[in-house]
Amino acid sequence: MFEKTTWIKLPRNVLVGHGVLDDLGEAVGELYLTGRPLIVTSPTPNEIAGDRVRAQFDDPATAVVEEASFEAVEELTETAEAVDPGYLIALGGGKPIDIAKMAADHLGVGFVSVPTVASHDGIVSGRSSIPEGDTRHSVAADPPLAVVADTTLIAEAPWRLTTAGCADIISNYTAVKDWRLARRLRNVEYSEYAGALSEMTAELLVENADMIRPGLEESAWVVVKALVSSGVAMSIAGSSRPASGAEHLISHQLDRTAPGRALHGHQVGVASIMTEYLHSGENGEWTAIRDALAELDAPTTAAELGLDDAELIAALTSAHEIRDRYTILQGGINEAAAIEVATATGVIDR
Ligand SMILES: NC(=O)C1=CN([C@@H]2O[C@H](COP(=O)(O)OP(=O)(O)OC[C@H]3O[C@@H](n4cnc5c(N)ncnc54)[C@H](OP(=O)(O)O)[C@@H]3O)[C@@H](O)[C@H]2O)C=CC1
Ligand SMILES: O=C(CO)COP(=O)(O)O
Ligand SMILES: [Zn+2]
Repeated sequence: MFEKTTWIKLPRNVLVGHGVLDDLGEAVGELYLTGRPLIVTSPTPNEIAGDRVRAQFDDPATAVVEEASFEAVEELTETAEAVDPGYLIALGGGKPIDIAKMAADHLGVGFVSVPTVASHDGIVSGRSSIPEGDTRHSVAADPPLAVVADTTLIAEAPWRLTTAGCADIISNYTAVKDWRLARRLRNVEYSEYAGALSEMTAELLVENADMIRPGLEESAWVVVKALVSSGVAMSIAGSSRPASGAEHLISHQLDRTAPGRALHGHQVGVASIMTEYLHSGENGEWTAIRDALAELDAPTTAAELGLDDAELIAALTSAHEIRDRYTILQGGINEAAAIEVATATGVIDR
């Protein structure tokens, strides 16, 4: 008997483009939400775009968050209980968006994502990634009801945040390889649609890497569309599998052992060069990944991530411990093998 079911949750309105921040009120109006909005933001986006957002709503409330943590989610939930919002509007980067996403889930209200940077695919997905003690939780939550991404604003954001978003997308390539491996060896549920969409998104970005340049609104457009596409792939899969494999385990481990050194996207990009080498050997696609990252001004070495060789090798050899997700690193690789892959790919220089 066939008993399989799937429930794909997607945003209803996705508005990307020139000056669309001023269409936020209209995009939200089409969702037929009731009550006042609580705008969840962080200091810089609040300063850059807070007033433009507030001007479009009746009686908006604002909460400014400083860090992404479970405590911040709890605090926001308490603030929201006092404000009694009909919905949340997350304005900013991954920090306010992740927190609003989780708080909206706790409060049983919807949220709208208004990214001001294109730093990673969490800005459009139905998952929050929150560190806690020795681990990092990838928490399932509903995706945004709408995404409004103003490419004028995003093109003006620091270039390194955009290159991090690009690298996060490029890493989908190895994430899908890990997912397929897990299907073959552990019979893990796999979605052909989600896998193909994620892989195609990464390939398109690699092919167009030479067109993505600082300050260009067209570049912000290409990157945001790719981030939306990656978020949709995760929604179809019902997990972050299409966009998070062994390269993400390495990055999550670095967040624990060498916090604050580099951006999420940059870490997963460098890690992806190495996990592609582990998947396919010296003649695999690792050079294409490395060259695309370099073309985008994204780091390709441990030193460019602000890490010394020992820190990188320690993260490589222990990444498999961080989460129960079958990848090419299952069981762990030993120090000699880690040094070999990092050296062969030029990530460390020995
Ligand atoms: N859900 C998911 O799948 C994922 C979630 N994450 C999470 O996302 C967070 C990291 O994301 P990230 O976007 O880098 O974090 P932030 O939200 O901290 O944004 C990065 C920086 O950009 C600043 N900023 C935001 N918008 C602009 C702008 N338009 N112009 C200039 N500066 C701007 C912020 O300033 P300020 O702080 O002053 O406001 C901050 O310093 C982490 O909490 C991480 O755990 C990471 C990966 C995946
Ligand atoms: O960063 C992500 C996808 O790019 C989310 O992945 P995690 O599920 O590993 O937190
Ligand atoms: Zn990521």
